[in-house]
Amino acid sequence: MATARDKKYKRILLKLSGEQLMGDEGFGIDPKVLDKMALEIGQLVGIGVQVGLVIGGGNLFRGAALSAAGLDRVTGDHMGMLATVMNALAMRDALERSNINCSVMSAIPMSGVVEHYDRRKAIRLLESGEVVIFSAGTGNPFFTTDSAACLRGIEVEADLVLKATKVDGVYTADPMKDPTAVKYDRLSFDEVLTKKLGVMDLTAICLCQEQNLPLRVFQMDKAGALLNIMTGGSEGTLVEQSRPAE
Ligand SMILES: Nc1ncnc2c1ncn2[C@@H]1O[C@H](COP(=O)(O)OP(=O)(O)O)[C@@H](O)[C@H]1O
Ligand SMILES: O=c1ccn([C@@H]2O[C@H](COP(=O)(O)OP(=O)(O)O)[C@@H](O)[C@H]2O)c(=O)[nH]1
Repeated sequence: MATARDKKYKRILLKLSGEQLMGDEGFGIDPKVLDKMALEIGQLVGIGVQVGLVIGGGNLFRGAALSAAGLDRVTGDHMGMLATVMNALAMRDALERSNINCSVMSAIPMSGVVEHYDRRKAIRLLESGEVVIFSAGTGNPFFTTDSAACLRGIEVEADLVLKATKVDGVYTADPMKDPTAVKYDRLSFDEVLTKKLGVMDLTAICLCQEQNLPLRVFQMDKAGALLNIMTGGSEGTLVEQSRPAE
């Protein structure tokens, strides 16, 4: 069993997509999925890893999709950001039911519901062992929660950003569309940008590159994958400043 001595990272920022919360349903939140995630996150807390969380809102609303359906884009993005707050509340509930201390902060002030994002307070909470969920993305339209995850990861001085996704890493092409796509174990930020590998938006990649914050893309569905990464396992794909010679 992994112990605190085995952990390779002190503080991480984990990005979960909203779609992951809906399980097999087409929309909304599946409490069973939340409980499974809480269990995985609890394992990290158990070995003393400080966990910041950013959750997307794609299971409820996405600004671009609302805009394509005729809504004003900025209004749609505001709805998308509010959706991330709902997901954050549901995740806090699941974590607390598993006896994991958790706070939710929002980039958009929402007095009486969640506290406003405060970087110094977030760091203090992380240091005390609480999971901190950063909701409402960056607080600005035209951004994504992938960018919010990298931004908050940089701000709270995380050692690693983890993007949990449906596929088990970064491939030469979208593996959902191209069955011949080949998975990378490691990549440099430059390679992701020049090859336009679409697993994460480019703003997010640029932020991590500029601030030299490594990023790992992995499959959340795989039980134990998160804990394995924390103890040095090579799940998914690691993206960092330069790829060592193979
Ligand atoms: N080169 C690539 N490598 C891996 N995944 C890719 C790539 N290009 C596109 N994708 C797609 O990007 C998706 C991840 O992006 P995102 O929209 O954030 O989805 P998710 O909801 O899984 O987080 C993957 O599920 C995959 O289908
Ligand atoms: O900083 C941000 C983060 C998110 N969003 C909006 O919130 C939606 C949900 O976030 P995202 O699409 O990143 O969620 P995910 O795909 O990870 O579930 C986005 O589509 C945007 O409309 C935004 O406007 N600014």
